[in-house]
Amino acid sequence: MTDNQSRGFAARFMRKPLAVASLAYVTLIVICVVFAGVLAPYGPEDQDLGSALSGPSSQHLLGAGELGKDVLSRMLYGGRITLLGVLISVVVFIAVGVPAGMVAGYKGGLIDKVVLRLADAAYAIPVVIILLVVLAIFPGNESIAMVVLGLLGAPGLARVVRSVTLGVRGELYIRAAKVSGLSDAVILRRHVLPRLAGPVIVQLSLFGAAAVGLETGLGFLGLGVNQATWGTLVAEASTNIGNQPWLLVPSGLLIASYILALGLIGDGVRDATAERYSLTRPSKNRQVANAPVVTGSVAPDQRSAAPADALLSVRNLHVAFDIDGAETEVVTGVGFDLRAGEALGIVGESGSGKTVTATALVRLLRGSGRITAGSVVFDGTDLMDADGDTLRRVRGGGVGFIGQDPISGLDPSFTIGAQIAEVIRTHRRCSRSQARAAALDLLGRVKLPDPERAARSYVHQLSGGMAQRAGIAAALAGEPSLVIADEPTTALDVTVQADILDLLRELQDSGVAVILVTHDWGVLADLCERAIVMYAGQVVETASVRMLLDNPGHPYTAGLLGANPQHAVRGKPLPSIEGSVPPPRDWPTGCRFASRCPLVVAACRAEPVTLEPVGSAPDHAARCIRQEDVVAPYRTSERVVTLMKGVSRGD
Ligand SMILES: Nc1ncnc2c1ncn2[C@@H]1O[C@H](COP(=O)(O)OP(=O)(O)OP(=O)(O)O)[C@@H](O)[C@H]1O
Repeated sequence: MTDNQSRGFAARFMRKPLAVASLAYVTLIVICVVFAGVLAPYGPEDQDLGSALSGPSSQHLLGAGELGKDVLSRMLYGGRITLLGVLISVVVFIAVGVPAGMVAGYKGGLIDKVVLRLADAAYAIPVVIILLVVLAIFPGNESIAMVVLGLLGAPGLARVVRSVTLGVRGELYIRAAKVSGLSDAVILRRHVLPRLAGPVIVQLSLFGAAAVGLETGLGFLGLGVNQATWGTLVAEASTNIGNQPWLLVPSGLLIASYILALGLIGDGVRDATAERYSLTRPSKNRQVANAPVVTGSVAPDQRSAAPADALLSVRNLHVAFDIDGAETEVVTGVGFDLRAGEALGIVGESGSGKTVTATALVRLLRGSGRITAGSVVFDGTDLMDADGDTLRRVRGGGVGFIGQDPISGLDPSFTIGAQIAEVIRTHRRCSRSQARAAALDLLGRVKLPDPERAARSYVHQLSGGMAQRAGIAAALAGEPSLVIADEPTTALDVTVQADILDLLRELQDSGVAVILVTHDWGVLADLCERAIVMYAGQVVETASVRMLLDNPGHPYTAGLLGANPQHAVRGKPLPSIEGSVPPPRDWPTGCRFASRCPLVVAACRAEPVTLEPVGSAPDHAARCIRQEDVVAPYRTSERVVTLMKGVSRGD
């Protein structure tokens, strides 16, 4: 489990008082049992014949049983044997059930069938009878009985683990991890195991409760070890119930409360886990995985018409800055379409033109930046021809922009509430009090814990995560139909990254289109249906995210996938694309990636390379004359690494 997830889970679990009290109770009992030698007033077999079968007294706080043996001391010492037996069965239960379920769910095929059949068979086996048979063969050997109990329970656990693994296996971030060249073992450990923690702990607590019941049952029947255990205490108390009914109270209460506490812990874990996933993973991954292939060209240039249902159509966008006194183009000929409710990723290394493209769309370029050619049609309005008023309306209402640095995106001299209310008033033409109420509502929607307080705060009084949420609230104040998020989680602690992405996902689910600028393939796979890959100011590839992961058509995309740092394997060097994006004035006439490309041939340098369809997919295009020779890095990770080191250059 990542830090983020584990901390979030612990916090949610701590909000369940019954489960927390139960955990404390179970832990206390274990501690008392472990330190029985120190805590118990008598030895487990010490006799005090004068107090035989007596109730609570100052000498024997919980009374004394046959031969005057102290009940409290025997409960403490007996707990060692009982809980050790339970521990043995639980260890076997997990050691067999978890790996079997993970492998079955992840690999499928024959292993899956075998595990499922074993699980069916295990359900049909009468556990108590098997344990009686085992104890008949190994009389008094409770450890073997508990191992068998663990083995009999394991297929049930494997079944639960298998179904969770099956669900996780279908998610796109697992595909992204695969394309990064991670081994199955690492994927299972890093990506699948954390998702299993909740269900496994629930199963564990239920099984632990059952094991306590069975262990004491064996002791009660006289089939366990020949020493004091919780079960033998109950048996002894039952025998003497006519003479001293009290004796059944301490041991009976202890066993019942212990089993109940384990059940309550399981409930708490289940609820805390369910909250986690209902909060953070509504259904986006499935949507992405099943997203229909977008029809029509997604590599439009100035010639192709925008689809009728496009919310945003960008054509042949060129942006230039004055660099060292010369007008220098830093973005050349970018084009794409975006429909309502779609999420488009823009990915590429630093300096490839992602931010310039994103800010140019809303004409928010910094410094000397200006758009030198192209059109950006948003909701029917060409923003290139728009006057100041129209632009203000679009920025205040139609398009929301979330920048990399949440702090610098908010004005330090106004409270958060005032800033958001101002946008709301401009956009909705409502009263101050209505705008203030709407701002509070918005701050609540972005899950700021205390909206009232956040509204009264200045940006420097908020943490990075809270400031980013406030920034998102500000971006949403105009009820935009398009949100442009430029690396919205870059400056944030990992603990808040997932929440911010969830917010974006929720927005998208409500029909808002999203453009997400990112370096992170995992985030891209999680949130976006389609992506454009940028290099040196150009779109070098565009496709559905799934297509990019499975079948990249540009060596740069393949290199980026291979070099994804998120899935670095400890002890192994991370494959990398040698060199860096050249500065704009050094861009060559031919392919701009040529100097770093492992597949480069003389023809690549001869003339500008155009975006051309890749294969038969209607939404896939790449700017590479050798696109057929590009392979997904995970299929040939060694080869890509080698190629990226320039060993097999073609010229
Ligand atoms: N204000 C500016 N003045 C001059 N050049 C600029 C300016 N802003 C960006 N550039 C240049 O434009 C190119 C593209 O920069 P951009 O910020 O869009 O890259 P990027 O892909 O967003 O990278 P990152 O997000 O990692 O910073 C770079 O070569 C950069 O140096």
